[in-house]
Amino acid sequence: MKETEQQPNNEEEEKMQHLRFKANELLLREQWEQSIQTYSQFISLCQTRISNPRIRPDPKLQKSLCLAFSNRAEARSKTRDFDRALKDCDEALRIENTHFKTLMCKGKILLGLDRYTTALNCFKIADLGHPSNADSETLNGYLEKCKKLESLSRSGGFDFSNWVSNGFKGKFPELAEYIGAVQIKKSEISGRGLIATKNIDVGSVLLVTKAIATERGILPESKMENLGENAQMVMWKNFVDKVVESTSNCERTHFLLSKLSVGENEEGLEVPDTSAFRPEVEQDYGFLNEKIEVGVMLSILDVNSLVEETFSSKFSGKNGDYHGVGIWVLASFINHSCNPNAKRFHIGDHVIVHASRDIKEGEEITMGYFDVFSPLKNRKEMVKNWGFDCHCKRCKFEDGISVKQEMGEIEMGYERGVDVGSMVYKLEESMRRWMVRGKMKGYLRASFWKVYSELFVSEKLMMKWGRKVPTMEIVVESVAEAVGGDERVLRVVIEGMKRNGGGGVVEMEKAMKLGKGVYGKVMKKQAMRSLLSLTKLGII
Ligand SMILES: C[S@@+](CC[C@H](N)C(=O)[O-])C[C@H]1O[C@@H](n2cnc3c(N)ncnc32)[C@H](O)[C@@H]1O
Repeated sequence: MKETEQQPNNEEEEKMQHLRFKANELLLREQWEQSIQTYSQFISLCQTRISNPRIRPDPKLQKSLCLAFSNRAEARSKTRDFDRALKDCDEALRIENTHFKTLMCKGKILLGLDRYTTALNCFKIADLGHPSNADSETLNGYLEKCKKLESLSRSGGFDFSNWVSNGFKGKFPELAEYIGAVQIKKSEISGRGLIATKNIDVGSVLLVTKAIATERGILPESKMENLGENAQMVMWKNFVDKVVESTSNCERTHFLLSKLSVGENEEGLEVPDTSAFRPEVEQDYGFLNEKIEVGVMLSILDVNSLVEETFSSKFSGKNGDYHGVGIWVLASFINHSCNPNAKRFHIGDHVIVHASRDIKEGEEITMGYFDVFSPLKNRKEMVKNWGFDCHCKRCKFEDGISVKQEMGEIEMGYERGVDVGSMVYKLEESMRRWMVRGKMKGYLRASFWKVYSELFVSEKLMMKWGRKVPTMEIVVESVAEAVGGDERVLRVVIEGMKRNGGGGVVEMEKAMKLGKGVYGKVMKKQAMRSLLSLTKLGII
């Protein structure tokens, strides 16, 4: 031994041993926070010892340090502190670059963060040198899952057929984050929006995004002692807490959330690079030290959170009292329009947005933030609740026409519930006189869809008015072209087919196309048929 070399003293040795045992025990008992603290103490002592040039390098100590980083990574991942967990994994791998346990831990964290390619690399390296006692079935499972999700996130080739054909029972279909032919750009409606980068067919998936946070629960309708309101407040508070936790634990989430609108002065907002929303893209978020202020955070959530619609909760077999709220960053760039071209539905924590009608390159992707199958007056009230004035084409057109006397009479009739046949007739006649053409007809028919649908499903009324008004097929086509697919329109079509003994091939093809607009073309024909029959039965 060199003269200058020191021997570690026994007291220090014992302290380190003790910390290591204690940390391991806490980890086994799933006391994550305490085990993180204890590993940190052990790591700090280890590092001091290793960095002391007067102590002989000890390979055993290096091994213990590697394991401590690895275990602390595991504990941190359990507390959802993914950034720091990944840093710990990297520290461990710096000491031993094929450390199996660390590679597995890192791979699982990356997979959870939807970084499939990097996760796959970890599992591949783990596979190369896995110890003989390792659980190779689990490892193979992860390898397969990463490969599948990576391919889905590249191709967008989602297929929910089996799940749909099984009546939405069993495990949710596997979903990967996906960005289709869309890009964030300046919007003509307001601020930034998502714009189509090529022509898109009805039903094509535009994006699949996992929520930053969601909160779900039962919200009773009861007005008694404000039960419903209180439950709503509790749900919102839990949701906000979850978002705050996610943003403080993850620099990326914090960065992405900070790009969202607070609903004011949108014209001056920066247009972020769409690729920043791809989980795989690595960025340096170090410069972003400033925390989002609480007030700003609340406004961001107010403006951008989405409520899971009833259709999705039925998908999950839940009843009408069941509600969910969440925030999906990329979907937050989609502006509202009363003539939307996209629809969303939720599966688990993912939102899937698809084209509800054909979309042209350069067209803005829009969704209905609320029910757009209602007259201008009702939509204006709903948009007021959202805190903005709607700048969409349909509102501009209907605003212009609302001054006509007949329009006022039709609206009054709608509110009073007068004979639906005469209302449809009056509207169609007025449109003819005003020379309303193309999509504009679809806009007005969608506004008064309720009366059109009542007329089309009533055999008695159709006997009286059938010859004086356009056919159901003509109306449906114009509505779907103008406002996109909708379950209610589909239901009327299916009712019609049922009355005609099931409809022919052409009718079925048309219903399938409408179905694609409503549910997306992520299903094989057979699964779409089962969906149509569930729609027919009013189950969804
Ligand atoms: C979820 S954000 C949509 C993206 C937003 N335009 C941006 O730049 O981040 C919702 C906000 O966009 C604006 N917005 C959305 N649809 C609109 C519309 N049809 N007319 C006017 N403003 C709209 C409103 O300010 C609304 O609060």
